[in-house]
Amino acid sequence: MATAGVQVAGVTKSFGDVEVLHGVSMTVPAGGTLALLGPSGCGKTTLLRIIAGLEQADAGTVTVGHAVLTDGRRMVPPERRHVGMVFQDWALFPHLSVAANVAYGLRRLPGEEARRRVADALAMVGLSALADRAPETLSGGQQQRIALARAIAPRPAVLLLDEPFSNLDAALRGQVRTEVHQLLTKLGVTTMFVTHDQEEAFVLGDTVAVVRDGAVVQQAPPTEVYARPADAWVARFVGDANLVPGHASGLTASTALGIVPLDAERSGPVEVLIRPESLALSLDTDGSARVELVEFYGHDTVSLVRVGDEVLRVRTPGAPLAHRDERVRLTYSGPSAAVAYVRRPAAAQ
Ligand SMILES: Nc1ncnc2c1ncn2[C@@H]1O[C@H](COP(=O)(O)OP(=O)(O)OP(=O)(O)O)[C@@H](O)[C@H]1O
Repeated sequence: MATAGVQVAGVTKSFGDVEVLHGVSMTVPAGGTLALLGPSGCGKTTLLRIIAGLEQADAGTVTVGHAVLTDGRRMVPPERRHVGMVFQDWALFPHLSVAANVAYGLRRLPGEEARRRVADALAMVGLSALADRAPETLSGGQQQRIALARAIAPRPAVLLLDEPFSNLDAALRGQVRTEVHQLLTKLGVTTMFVTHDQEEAFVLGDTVAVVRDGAVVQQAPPTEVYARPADAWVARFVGDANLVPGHASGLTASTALGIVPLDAERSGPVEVLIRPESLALSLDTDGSARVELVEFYGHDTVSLVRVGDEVLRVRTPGAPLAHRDERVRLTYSGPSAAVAYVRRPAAAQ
């Protein structure tokens, strides 16, 4: 089947008395890759399982292409959805060979066609030479590729991946992520994947849906989520964020760093989002800021710098520009206008 877009509209789901999804809506265009990003327990896996047909929604609809898979009345069974799923633990059958695992979803096809599909899927993930092996004799990265091959062999309209890299150790993750990225690009199949890792969401997703407590708080391309997070919580969740208190008046805010330009008119107390790489640091014996801690990462350095009552994270390329206790000058260095969030009195937060 040709790949197709996915539309989720107003999906709610409770387990017992607890509502874990509160009217979730999102759209993935045909061929797009959407990352469902959120902290543990926010309902990401439940949503994926509803799309796969493994869980019934209480309300709302799931549409793939023109086919309504779930609504108030009907629920198309998983095997008739044209949806491929890769589970968090890969769920491979240990007693079956690699090829037999991949053939599992093709039982209704004639033998010759099924064999051809298995060969195609294994070639696609680069495992043709290992077709007769048992999965447990292969590495974690290879096992993940078997699970992917099994999901793509029936040529699904949509691919769903649940925390695709969580079973791999840190050393393998980056490499396997790049391999999967290349594969998804080659396949061009609509993909939705669940992750709690911001980096994973940004690298693989052409759109990111940030989920918090069973609701989508923002759906946008990664660059937009990073530059213009919907609120201060999202700002912190998707990267290092300084939320600098200030007082806004129109298109500027006065802060401990001086006047910062704002991207929208505000008035009164605000928190101005300033990413660590948006601050410039220079040695200045008369500077009002002081370095409290230096962390050197090789490609860049993060310094904790005290300015008045605030301690800000500052990221500068390469080796440290200043050492602990040195006085420095800190200036806002862009983007041309910063995002600011209205600061509510503590009691209202
Ligand atoms: N079958 C179930 N019965 C009861 N509660 C459930 C069931 N499945 C999930 N939950 C609860 O629903 C909430 C959302 O779980 P879900 O697995 O969807 O979250 P998640 O964002 O994918 O988290 P994680 O990354 O930890 O898997 C959690 O509080 C979880 O305990």
